[in-house]
Order: sequence, then structure tokens, then C-alpha cells
Amino acid sequence: MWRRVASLSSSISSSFLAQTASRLNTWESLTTGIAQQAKGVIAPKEKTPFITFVLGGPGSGKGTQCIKIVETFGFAHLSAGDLLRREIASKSADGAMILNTIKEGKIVPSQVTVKLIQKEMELSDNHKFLIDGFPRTEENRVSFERIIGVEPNVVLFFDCPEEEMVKRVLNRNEGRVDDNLETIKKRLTVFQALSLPVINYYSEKGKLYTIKAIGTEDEIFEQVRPIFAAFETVG
Ligand SMILES: Nc1ncnc2c1ncn2[C@@H]1O[C@H](COP(=O)(O)OP(=O)(O)O)[C@@H](O)[C@H]1O
Ligand SMILES: O=c1ccn([C@@H]2O[C@H](COP(=O)(O)OP(=O)(O)O)[C@@H](O)[C@H]2O)c(=O)[nH]1
Ligand SMILES: [Mg+2]
Repeated sequence: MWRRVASLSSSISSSFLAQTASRLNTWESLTTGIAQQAKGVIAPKEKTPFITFVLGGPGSGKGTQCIKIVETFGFAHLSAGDLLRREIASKSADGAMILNTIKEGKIVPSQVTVKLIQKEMELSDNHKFLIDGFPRTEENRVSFERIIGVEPNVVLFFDCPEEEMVKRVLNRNEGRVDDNLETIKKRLTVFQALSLPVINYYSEKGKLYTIKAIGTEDEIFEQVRPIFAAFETVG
């Protein structure tokens, strides 16, 4: 079949072919655009995004409280750690590098994490996002602002004593490669050295809400609730 088409095309003038090819290209980009718009990939979102960063050390209760915030205030929950673990599970090109980084308690290169977050944001119908466990470094923060082009509206900091965080992580029981004493110590050092500067940055910008992350899950949520309730009434 390809031979017949090839011999036919040789008898058609090259300018006709060029015009047809150009029309086809235009159509292809149009239809791709329509398909992407239908999936919400390109179409501008109707509402400006409302972004909350959820920060705190390992085991401070970020994920637990995010579930409650989603239930009560209807946010989309994007856990950076979960997105990275999904990459490992899908055996993507970056999977092995991400696994080693997580095992070492270190931070995955910003571009990798920001791209995963960006993809999830684009695919979501929601405009309210809880970004859990990110940014963990100043470089993460700058990279998000540069690639996504927006700043968070709210930054939550779950402030929890180290010994409580260690106890919780060791009891977490999710089979995670980083929930062991050796990796937890490294993660706590990384948190102090690299993540606290991000928290201080948002404190200076007046965007930080510090939650005392000890007590029952419900007690802690009663500190979180009024923060979002205030934004709901504003609009
Ligand atoms: N207020 C709390 N008191 C006791 N344990 C908690 C509390 N909040 C969460 N946990 C437990 O601690 C562990 C770590 O919580 P998680 O939400 O995964 O923290 P993070 O996402 O900050 O690492 C989980 O096993 C969770 O069930
Ligand atoms: O933006 C991120 C978020 C997570 N991680 C890695 O993923 C691990 C687990 O992150 P997660 O937020 O799931 O841990 P948590 O704080 O909830 O225990 C971290 O220690 C890092 O190694 C990362 O590199 N960049
Ligand atoms: Mg978590």
C-alpha cells in the first residue's frame, strides 16, 4: 500500500503536497487543541487558583489533617510524597533516582516534583489546592513560583516536637522505605536545615499559620478550621 501512495504522490506537484501538508498540520493542531481543551488541559480555568502549602516535619500530621480539610472545605489534595511514590511504582525514568533520594531522606530535584504537581493541577477540575509536603527547600519554593507562576494564599505549618514525630513515624505502618529510625534522623536534619527557612520566609510574608500539632486529630483540626472558614466568608 505504501508503495502505491508513494508512486501516486510522485505525480502530484510538490506545491500541492506542501499546501495539503500544511492544511493537515493546521487541522491536527486544531483538533489536538480541542481535545486538550475538552480535557481541561489548555482551557483557562474559570477561577484563579487558591493554593495552600501544608508544611511540617515528618510525622507532624500533614496528611491526616489534609484529609479533614478536603472533607470540610472541598480542596484537591496533592501530596508531593504520594506523587513521587507513584512515579517509583510506575517504574518511570526517574523512579530509581526518586527511590534512592527518599531512602536517604534527601530532597528530589525541584523540577521533577514541580512537574508532577503541575500535571495534577492541570488535570484537576478543582481550583482549591492543598499541596502537602512541598516546598521542602527554598529551591523548591522558587522553582514552583517560576514554573507555576503563582504564590500560595495560605501556608500551614504543623509544629510538632521531634520525639512525637519520631514516635508517630515509627508507628505509621504503611510499609514506607523511609519510616525507619536511621532515615527519620536524616529527614529531621534536612527539615531543620532546608525546610525551616521556607517556613520563615512565609512567616515574614504574613502568610504562615502555625498549628500546635499535638493532641487528638480532632483537637488539631479545630485550630485548622477557622483559618479556612475565614477565607470562605471572604469569598
Ligand atoms: N494528632 C495525632 N496524634 C497521634 N497520631 C497522629 C496524629 N495525627 C496523625 N497521627 C498519626 O501519625 C502518623 C503520621 O501522620 P501523617 O498524617 O502521615 O503525617 P505526615 O504526613 O506529616 O508525615 C500516622 O500514622 C497518623 O495516623
Ligand atoms: O517535595 C517533596 C516531597 C517529598 N520528597 C521526598 O519524599 C519523602 C517523603 O515525603 P512525604 O511528604 O510523603 O513525607 P511525610 O512528611 O508526609 O512523612 C521526603 O522525605 C523526601 O525524600 C521530596 O523530595 N520532595
Ligand atoms: Mg505525609
